[in-house]
Amino acid sequence: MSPRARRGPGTVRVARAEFRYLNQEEAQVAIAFDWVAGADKGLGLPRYATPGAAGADLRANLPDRGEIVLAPGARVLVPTGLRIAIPDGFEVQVRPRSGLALKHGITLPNTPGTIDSDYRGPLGVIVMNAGEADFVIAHGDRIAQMVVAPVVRAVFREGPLDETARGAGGFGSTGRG
Ligand SMILES: O=c1ccn([C@H]2C[C@H](O)[C@@H](COP(=O)(O)OP(=O)(O)OP(=O)(O)O)O2)c(=O)[nH]1
Repeated sequence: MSPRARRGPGTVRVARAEFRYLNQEEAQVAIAFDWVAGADKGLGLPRYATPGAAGADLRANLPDRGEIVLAPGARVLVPTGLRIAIPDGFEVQVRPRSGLALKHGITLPNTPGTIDSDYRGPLGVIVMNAGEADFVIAHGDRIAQMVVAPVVRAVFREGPLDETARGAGGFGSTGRG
């Protein structure tokens, strides 16, 4: 049955991905979280800040409930206190927050960080200070955002490459402007 033909709540498999249908209009991917031992559960699960937000904010969940002072140029793995189970056929991308990037030069050196659907370890965020001043990450701060995305897996083969008009042209071959 196609997703559109479905009327009530339930689940349907589309290719390799399982969607949970809450109603006819709204399809959502169900993602399970669990807490790392000792994590502060009071910080809650990631949340979408607005109805149209693509990313849900991830918070620093620091074992000592303290803070991290990140010097200019330094980077650190910030724990979120979360473990995650992403359905087969999806990934989670961990991305910087634009406000922190603009105001403080805070970025993620591996952006977008890739969370694999079969990963069950602690979810961490690699935060880098590309600004000029120390940056303080306090327990509970929203340090990054996670975006759920579908994954297309390919079959790789060795074989002849088809011809194209572009051919080997690249790296600015079409000029500027
Ligand atoms: O920002 C990130 C990036 C990755 N991971 C976790 C989830 C991911 O599934 C796993 C492996 O990530 P990746 O494949 O990018 O790392 P790798 O350096 O290739 O290591 P591995 O050999 O373990 O795959 O690490 C995070 O918690 N945060």
